[in-house]
Amino acid sequence: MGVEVVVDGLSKSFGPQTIWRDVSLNLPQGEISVLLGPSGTGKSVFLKSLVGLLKPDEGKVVINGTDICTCSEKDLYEVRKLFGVLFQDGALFGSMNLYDNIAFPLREHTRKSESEIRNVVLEKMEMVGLIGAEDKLPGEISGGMKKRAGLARALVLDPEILLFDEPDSGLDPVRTAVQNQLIVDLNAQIDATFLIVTHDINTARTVPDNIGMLYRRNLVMFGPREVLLTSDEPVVVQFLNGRPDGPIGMSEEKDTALVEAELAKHGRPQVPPMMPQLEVSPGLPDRTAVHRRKDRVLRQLRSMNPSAQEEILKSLSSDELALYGFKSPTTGSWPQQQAVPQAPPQTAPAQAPQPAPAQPQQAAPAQPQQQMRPSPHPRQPEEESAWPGGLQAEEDSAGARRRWFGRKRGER
Ligand SMILES: Nc1ncnc2c1ncn2[C@@H]1O[C@H](COP(=O)(O)OP(=O)(O)OP(=O)(O)O)[C@@H](O)[C@H]1O
Repeated sequence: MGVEVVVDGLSKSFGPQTIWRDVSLNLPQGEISVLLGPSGTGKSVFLKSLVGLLKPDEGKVVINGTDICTCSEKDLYEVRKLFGVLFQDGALFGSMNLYDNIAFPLREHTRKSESEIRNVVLEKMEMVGLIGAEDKLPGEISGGMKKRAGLARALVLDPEILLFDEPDSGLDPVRTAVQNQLIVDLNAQIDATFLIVTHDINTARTVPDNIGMLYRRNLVMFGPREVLLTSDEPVVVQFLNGRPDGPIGMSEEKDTALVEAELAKHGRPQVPPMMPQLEVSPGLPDRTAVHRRKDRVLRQLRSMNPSAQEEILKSLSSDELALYGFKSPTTGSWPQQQAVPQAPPQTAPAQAPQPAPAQPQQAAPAQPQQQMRPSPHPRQPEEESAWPGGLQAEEDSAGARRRWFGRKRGER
């Protein structure tokens, strides 16, 4: 199962150029998160910082209890083994065929025999739909195949965290859609924590469980897809809808007078309806992260905007609504006061409509503290296990805002 990545107060500059500052977010274990942002906002720098290829100036990146920003080289080497990275062009060795490219990390970093290596390589090539292309050289295949070969290579060491740097760059819309389905299917199969940097709006709307956005050297938001996709924050609406009018201009930040003139002419842009998230292909296992996420998101429901709450509640079956303490909808409308469950579902494991998530009593104590950003008022584990109402009901609004929208400058 994937591991959680906790990013706390991360800042990075190159000389006088601040790339981003005070970035805090948690990548929940096994979930798919997407990082968006205009060109040059430092998304690739962020990925490299997560894997320890770049050293941030301040802050922590904690993985399995190790802060990779301050740990020893030896510990960093161990933590890096948890990562698989898919670079934009697949980063394949041009002189090696696909089989040898994919086998490379196994030959370098393990003591597996050639027959064991063969089994792993063929298994991963099958997962990404490349069986039969073992002997091809990178120069003989399409960009999409190169990316899939890079993905197979990223998978051979069974990563618990998989980073994708613009996996859809240079792909046509159909291949992008096929690749998105592959990403969701892979997540179901390996249950690793995924972070995808992308510019593709369709990918952002349909693939992730969580979305974050970098803009003007800050993380403007990070949270469940429902929060970002229903947000009326101007930069988020503009970016997620690919609109020319809004605060983002050719050089990232537009002249304020121009933004105001656009607003006067077009009005505030409408937030379009949410697109459904891609489901796993038939015949594959369910994504267990979806079940874990349900518990996590429902605990935090109250800190979200009403539209996001509505979308989350709409995604629950009537069995789940009952299980989590909500009334079943009869009219299709969702009174907000129902958005707070009244009591923990004591009998959850036995009555769960789906296997993995429906164990709030078990799931909540597992890592509740780690799912949250550090709070000035940390709670004790025993308090947090009192799912579902207590956690959020007690949370101060500043804590809730920090969790979804990042910290304000200077705020700790
Ligand atoms: N090693 C480095 N040394 C100095 N500056 C760097 C280095 N790496 C990146 N930068 C600068 O950091 C900024 C952010 O770059 P980055 O590639 O992370 O942006 P991005 O958001 O991924 O952009 P895009 O969406 O266009 O790929 C750029 O101005 C870039 O020139």
